[in-house]
Amino acid sequence: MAEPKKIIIDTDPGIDDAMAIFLALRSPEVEVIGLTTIYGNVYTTLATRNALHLLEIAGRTDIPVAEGSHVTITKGTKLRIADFVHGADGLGNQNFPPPKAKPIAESAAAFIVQQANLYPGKVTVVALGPLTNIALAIELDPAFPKKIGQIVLLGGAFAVNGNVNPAAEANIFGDPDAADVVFTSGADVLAVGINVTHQVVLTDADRDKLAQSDGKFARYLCKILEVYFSYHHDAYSTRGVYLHDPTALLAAVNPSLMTYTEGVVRVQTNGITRGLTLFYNKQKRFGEVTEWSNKPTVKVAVTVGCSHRCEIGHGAAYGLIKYYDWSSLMNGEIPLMVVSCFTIHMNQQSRVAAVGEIASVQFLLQKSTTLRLTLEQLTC
Ligand SMILES: O=c1[nH]cnc2c1ncn2[C@@H]1O[C@H](CO)[C@@H](O)[C@H]1O
Repeated sequence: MAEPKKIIIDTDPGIDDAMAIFLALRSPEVEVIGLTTIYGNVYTTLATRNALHLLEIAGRTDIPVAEGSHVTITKGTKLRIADFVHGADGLGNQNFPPPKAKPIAESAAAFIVQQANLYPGKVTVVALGPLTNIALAIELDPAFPKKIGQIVLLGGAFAVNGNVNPAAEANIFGDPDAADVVFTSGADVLAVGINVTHQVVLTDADRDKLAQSDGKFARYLCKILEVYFSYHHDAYSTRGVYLHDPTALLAAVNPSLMTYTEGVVRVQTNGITRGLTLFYNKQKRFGEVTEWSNKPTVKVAVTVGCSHRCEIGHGAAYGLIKYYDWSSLMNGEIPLMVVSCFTIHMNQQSRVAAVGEIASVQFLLQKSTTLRLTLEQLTC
């Protein structure tokens, strides 16, 4: 197997952050070389505490945690914190005991720059919160965009409504100025917006399956997921939750799981559409210079699944994909054609690297069947 991809997860844990972090720690394709923290779902101090706590739960206190910014890139202190989505403690109101470990001395931005210099072109930053730390890294070292391997970010609502308001998605809304810096930095940026993460749902039924597992992660996640489910039931009337952060993480693990388009993204930084991500597809040559002219392009995910080059079925099949039939979705239903929330390896070893460690062979067979069915649907 190829050398695992080095990733730094910039995170604001966060229930779906916890899932993404566990998923990363259970995926042999990636090596988590650090967590960096940011405000968003909780304030930064609590994000650091939760990051340390999650590593403790996973038995991975060897991984360093670097604390990130407490303010936006423009030094704004009026932050929008989504505790109504994740609970006051960010982890489903479980009031876990404080972690024993402490963050390292370096700031998140300094740590990210340092690692990019240590392994030029080899580090992927998976940014799961507002993009302040990444923009600060670019400020610290203008060569950073060319030294970082890739920035996979969860953010934006491309051609769909946001989740903060009709214009803006939460992570971009959290620091639109930082987001605009990152999108126009010239780094290899891959953005996964809620237009795609809303395709990936953990249903009530999936959670029931998770609850049957004795796995350490499964038991932990079932506890913290309660609050996240009730928020989604109330806010969206869905019988399940959106897996925003795990989906972005999977894009970093295996980009071939999604289909992308490429163009220039600018972010609206003020007014009623503050936080809006506007993608220019480069199809029209405008007669005048625009705010999108001569800016570097980025990759933007347009859907889970891909029509031709899908690696699913080559021995390692990645789950966590639920594929909506968009025509039925228009009727207000949520018809899930694909159900699999786990990274499933369909080789002889019957190994499951699962978010929730639902690792019985029986389950594996069941899921593989679903996945094969799904593949046909995805590739037709
Ligand atoms: O309705 C919401 N408001 C604010 N934040 C949200 C909402 N739903 C999910 N998230 C959080 O923001 C990111 C995706 O935009 C995810 O990290 C998710 O946990």
